[in-house]
Amino acid sequence: MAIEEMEKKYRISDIARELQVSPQEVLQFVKLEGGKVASTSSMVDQGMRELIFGHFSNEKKMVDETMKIRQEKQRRLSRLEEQSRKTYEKERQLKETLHSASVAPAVHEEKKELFVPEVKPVVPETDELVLAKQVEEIEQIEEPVQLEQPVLTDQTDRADRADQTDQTDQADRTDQADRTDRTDQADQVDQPVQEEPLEEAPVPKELPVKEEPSVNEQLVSFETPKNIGGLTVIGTLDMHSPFDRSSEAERKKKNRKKNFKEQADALKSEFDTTVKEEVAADEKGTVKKKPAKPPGETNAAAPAGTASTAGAQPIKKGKKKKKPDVNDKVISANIRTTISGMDDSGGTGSRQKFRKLRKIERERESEAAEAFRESQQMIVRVTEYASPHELADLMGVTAKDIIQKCFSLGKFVTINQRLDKESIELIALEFGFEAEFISEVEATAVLIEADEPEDMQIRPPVITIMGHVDHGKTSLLDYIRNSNVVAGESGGITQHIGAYEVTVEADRKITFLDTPGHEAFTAMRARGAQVTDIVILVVAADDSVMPQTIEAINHAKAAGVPIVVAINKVDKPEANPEKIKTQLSEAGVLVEEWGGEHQCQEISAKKGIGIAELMEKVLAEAEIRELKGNFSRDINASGIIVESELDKGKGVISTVLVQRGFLKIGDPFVAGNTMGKIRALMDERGKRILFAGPSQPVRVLGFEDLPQSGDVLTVMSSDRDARDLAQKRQVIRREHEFRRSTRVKLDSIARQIKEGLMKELSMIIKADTDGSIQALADGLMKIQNEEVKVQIIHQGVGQITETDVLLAAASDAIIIGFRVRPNVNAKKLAEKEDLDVRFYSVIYHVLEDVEKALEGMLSPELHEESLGSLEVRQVFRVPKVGNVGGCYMLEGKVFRDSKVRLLREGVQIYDGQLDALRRFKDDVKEVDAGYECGVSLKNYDDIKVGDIVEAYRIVEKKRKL
Ligand SMILES: Nc1nc2c(ncn2[C@@H]2O[C@H](COP(=O)(O)OP(=O)(O)OP(=O)(O)O)[C@@H](O)[C@H]2O)c(=O)[nH]1
Repeated sequence: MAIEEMEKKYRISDIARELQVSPQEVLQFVKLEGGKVASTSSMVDQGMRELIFGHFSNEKKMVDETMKIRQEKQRRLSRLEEQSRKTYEKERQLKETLHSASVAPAVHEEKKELFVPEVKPVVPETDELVLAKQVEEIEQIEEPVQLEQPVLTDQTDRADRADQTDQTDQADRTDQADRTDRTDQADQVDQPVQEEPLEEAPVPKELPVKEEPSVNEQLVSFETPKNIGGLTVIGTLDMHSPFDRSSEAERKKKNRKKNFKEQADALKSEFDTTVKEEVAADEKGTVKKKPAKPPGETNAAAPAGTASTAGAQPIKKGKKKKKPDVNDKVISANIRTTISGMDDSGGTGSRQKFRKLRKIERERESEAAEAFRESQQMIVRVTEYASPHELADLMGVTAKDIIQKCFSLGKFVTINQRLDKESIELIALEFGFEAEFISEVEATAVLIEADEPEDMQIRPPVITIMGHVDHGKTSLLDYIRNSNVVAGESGGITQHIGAYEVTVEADRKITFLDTPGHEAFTAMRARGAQVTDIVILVVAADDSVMPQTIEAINHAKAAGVPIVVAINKVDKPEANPEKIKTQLSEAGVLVEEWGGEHQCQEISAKKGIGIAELMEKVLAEAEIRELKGNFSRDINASGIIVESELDKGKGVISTVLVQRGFLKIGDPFVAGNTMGKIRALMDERGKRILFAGPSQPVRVLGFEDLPQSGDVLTVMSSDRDARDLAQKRQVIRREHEFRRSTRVKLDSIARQIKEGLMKELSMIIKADTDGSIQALADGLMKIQNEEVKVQIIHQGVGQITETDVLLAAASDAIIIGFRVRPNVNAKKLAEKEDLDVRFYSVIYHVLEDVEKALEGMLSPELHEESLGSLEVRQVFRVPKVGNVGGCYMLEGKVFRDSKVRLLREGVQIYDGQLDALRRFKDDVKEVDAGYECGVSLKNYDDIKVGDIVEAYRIVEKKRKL
C-alpha cells in the first residue's frame, strides 16, 4: 500500500489547483527542488508532492480554512432552514389543534345531551347547533341552519376544495371530529340501550340523527364513513381498526390527490347520499319536517351494525344498489342546488370564500414571516468595511471580544480599523452569525410605520413598456402621451419627465414609466426598487419575437410582473398577429384567447388602433391585482426616484414616483445619500401642485444633491433628522470609497504593508512573448522582504483581456502589461474596477518600480493618460511618404502631436509619435470619435489593416499617500 502510494504520480496542475496557487509557481518550485519536469502537466511523485505541500503550507492552510468556512456556512444555512421549517410545522400543528379544539366542544355538548331523558326536543336542536357550528367553521356562514343548508354547505365545500387543498384538510378535520362524535355516540348508544329503560331506546334511535353531519362528512371525504378507528375510549373498535385505518389513510391520500374526475365522482356520490336521505325519509313518511332525522335513521343501521363491522365497501355497494330508486325530482333539485351553489360565485358566498382565502393567505404570510424572522435572528446585516466597534454593536458583543477573536485568528486590528469583507464574514461566523452585506442606505434605512388597513386604497397601476428595438415602444408611449385617450388631455404632456399619469376613462388613471427598454427596468430593480406593476410587451406584427422580446419576457418574469401583450403595427399589410402569438407561446407567453393567462391586444401605435382597448386590458389586469397604496395624510410619505437632472436655474429636479402617503411642499426628506426640503412640486404638464399621492409621478425641487434613479425618497419628521441620516450615509459612503480606492496600487502599497493589511502583492503579468514572461516572473519572484512577498497569480502571452481584469479585481491584484495593452472592454472594466494596470516596455523598469513600491519609495509622478484609439481599415501606399493608414476613430480623440503606439492583436509593436494626421487631403489638429482620418507614424511603415493606433499623453499625477 505504502509502496503503491509512493509510486503514485501527481500532476503539477492538479496539485496547484488543490493548493489554489498558480501552476507556474509550483512548477518553478519543483524545478528549484531539482525535479525534472517540463510543464505544469508533468507528473511528480509522492515525495515531491509532500515537499510542495510543505512549501505551500500557508496556502494549504488558507484553502483548508476556506473549506471549513464554506462547510460551516452550509451547515448553518441548513440549520436555519430546518429551524424555520420546524417553526412552520409547529404553528401549523398548533393551528390544527386549535381548530379541532373548537370542534370538540360541540361533540361533548352533544354527548351530554344524549343522556338527557327528554332528548327528543333537544336533540334536533343540538344537532342543528352542531351542524351550524360545523357549517360555520367550514363555510363561515352565519345564518342559522336551514333545511337545505347541508347540501349548500357541501357544495360550497366542494367548490372550496376545488379552489384550495387546505380546505380539504380542514374538512378532513371536521370529518374526523364527526367521526369521533359518532364513535362516541355509538359507544354510548350501546350502553344506554342495555342499561337504560326502554323508553330511552328512542334516544339512541335518534342518535343516528347525528349522522346528519355525516352527510357533510361523506361529501367531504367522498365516501360513507365507516369505522372511526376508536379515537376516544372503548377498545372494541380496535379489532377492525387496522383495516379501517389503512383504508382511511388511503382515502385521505386520495382526497389530497383528487383531481377533477374525483370531484365529479364526489358530486355523484353526493347525489346518491341525498337520494338515500330522501328515500329514507319517504319510508318514514316524515319527509320534509325534519330533514335531519330521516338521513339519521337511514344511517342508523350503519353505526349500530357498522361501528364494528361495516367497511367502506358495503356502504358503497349499498349506494349503488339504491341508485335505481332515485327520485328524478330529487336529483334535479340537487342539481339545481349544486348549480346555484356554483353560480353563487358572484354573490355573498364568493365574497365570504374570498375573505376566507385572504384570511388563510394572511395567516400563511404571517407564519412565513415569523419563520423568516427567526432565521434572520442569526444574520448580522453589516456594511462592507465595518469597524470592530460597529460589528460588535450589531452582534451584541464587545469590541474587545472581536479584537481578541481577530487576535486568535492571527489578525491584529484596532477598534476603529475597517475590516474587509472576508474578515467580517470570518468573525461573524466565530460568533455564530452569518454576515449579510448591505449598502449604506440599507444600513441606515428609515423605519416605516405599518400600513393601517383603513388607509389602504386602490391606486393607479404603474406600467413599463418593453419590447425589441423598433417594435414601437416609443411610438406607443408617444401616442399615449399625446393622444386624447380622454378628451381634454390631448397634447398635454410635452416634457420628458420619466413618468407620467394618463386618465383613461371614468377618471381611471394609469401611470407610465417613460423608460422604454428593459435596461432601465432592470437597473431600478437592481437597486431594489420594484416599481412596475404591469409590463406591456410590444411585439411588431410584421416582425417576429426577437431576442430582446425574449429578454423582456425573462426580465418581467424574474421580477414577477404580469405581462400584457401589445401586438403592434397591425395596420401594415404584412402584419401577422397569429404568427406572433404562436411565437410568444413558444417563448412561454400564452395569450388569453389561446387559453393562457396573458391578455393580448392588437394595436397600431401609429394610427391609434386598439390603444383604448389596450388601456382597458391593463386596467383589468390591475383590478385583478388589487393594487393598493397608503393614502393616509398623516404618515411620512415615500417614493422612488425615477430620474434626475440638473437645471441651471432651478437646481436639481427629480421625478419621483410616490409610493406611500402624500408628498407636500415643505416636507424635509432624505433620498439615497442626499437630502432636501420640497420647494416645489410639478405634474407632468409643468403645472405646480401642492401634494402628490400614491402612484403619482411628480417633479420635485429642493434636493441638495443629485439623487440616483432607484433611490428611495423618504420624508422625515424634521430637517434635522433628514440631515443626520443623510450625513450618516455620506460618511459610510466616503469610507467605502476610501477603502475601495485603497485597492492594491503600487503607489500606496507601502502604506498598506505598514498597516499590516498586506502580506502579499498579487500580480498578473501579460506580455508579448513567453520569454518576457519568464524573465519578468523570475525577477519579480525574487523581490520580497520580510513583510511582503510578490505572488504571480496569473501570467500569459497576449493582450490584457476582461478575464484578466476580472481575475485581478477578484484577487486584488495589479496587472502588468509588458508591451501589451488591454482590449477596449478590458480597459473600461479596469477603469470601473479602479484597478492598477501598468504598462512597461523595459523589464528593469518593472522590477525597479515594484521594488520601490514595496519599500514605499515609489513616486510615480508621471502617468499615462489614454486619449483615444483608431482602427486601421485600409492601408495606402503613398510615394515618398510610405504607408498611410486609413483609420476610423473608435473612441476619444487623437491630436496631431499625440504620442501613439501601434497594437496588433493587443500586442504593442511600435511606440512613438504621429507623423501626419489628415482628413481627406487636409492636415488637421485633431480628430474626434466617429470620424475617418489618415495617419502615418514617425519612422514606422509597417501598418496593417486591423491594427489599432492608440493615442496617449504623459501627465503628471499627484502621488497618493
Ligand atoms: N406602420 C406602423 N409603423 C409603426 C407603428 N408603430 C411604430 N411604427 C414605426 O416603427 C418604427 C420604430 O418605432 P419606435 O417607436 O421608434 O420603436 P422602438 O421600439 O421605440 O424603437 P427603439 O426606441 O429603437 O427601441 C418607427 O418608424 C415607427 O414609425 C405602427 O403601429 N404601424
